[in-house]
Amino acid sequence: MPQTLGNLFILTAPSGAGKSSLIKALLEKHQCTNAHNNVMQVSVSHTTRAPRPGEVDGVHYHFVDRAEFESLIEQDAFFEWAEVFGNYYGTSKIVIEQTLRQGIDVFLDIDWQGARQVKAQIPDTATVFVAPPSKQELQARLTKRGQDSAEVIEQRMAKAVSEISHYHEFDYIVVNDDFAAALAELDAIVMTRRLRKEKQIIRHQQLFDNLLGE
Ligand SMILES: Nc1ncnc2c1ncn2[C@@H]1O[C@H](COP(=O)(O)OP(=O)(O)OP(=O)(O)O)[C@@H](O)[C@H]1O
Ligand SMILES: Nc1nc2c(ncn2[C@@H]2O[C@H](COP(=O)(O)O)[C@@H](O)[C@H]2O)c(=O)[nH]1
Repeated sequence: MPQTLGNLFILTAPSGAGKSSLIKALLEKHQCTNAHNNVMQVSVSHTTRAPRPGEVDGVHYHFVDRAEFESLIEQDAFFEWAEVFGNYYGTSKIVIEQTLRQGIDVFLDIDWQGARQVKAQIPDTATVFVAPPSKQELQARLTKRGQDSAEVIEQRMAKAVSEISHYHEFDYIVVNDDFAAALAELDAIVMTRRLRKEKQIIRHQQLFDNLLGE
């Protein structure tokens, strides 16, 4: 792999635990929300789920119908995909490859099935499981978010235990109780990963120059 490859990070959690809030806050902290400081990006997935109020096509998701999603599966366009809560969700292969090749770190907010598929393809991916402090708090967050019907919230709570049962498959666990503390832990994970690669390149630059030289 070229030395300029970006790092790939996955955040997985039961719905409502706070993974998208954490990724958004991390990008804001590192001022990566504009094109001028593009060292970290969140991947925009495709989904067949209906947009929530305020969600914008191409920003929060690429919203497609089932026929279009299935056609993209046929074309092998997805790096990973899964059916979650009765809808398809998937990560574009070409976008991830191009972004990583530009040296940009990429964050995937995906479920455990997708995390497993990505880890099998890129073992160096840093996978983070975000746990809620309790089931009661998880339900309270989904309700307070106010974007899903009571029926959808019930469905997501029913699936939460199954998602949580995969926690041990992940490299890191962050409990999102106090938001600032969870963000600091995630930041430490990300910075350690970035530093590790940069440090290795710097430390071994002379060796690689020699190995790759005429
Ligand atoms: N530490 C926290 N304390 C209190 N509320 C929080 C905390 N973290 C996130 N929230 C709130 O919980 C709600 C759910 O968060 P968020 O949408 O980020 O979850 P998610 O894991 O990305 O969910 P989904 O998988 O459904 O997209 C939001 O309203 C968010 O503001
Ligand atoms: N395997 C994948 N899972 C994904 C992807 N994009 C989102 N998700 C997961 O789906 C649920 C529900 O998301 P929501 O936006 O409807 O609340 C959540 O766990 C996401 O992490 C994807 O591309 N692949």
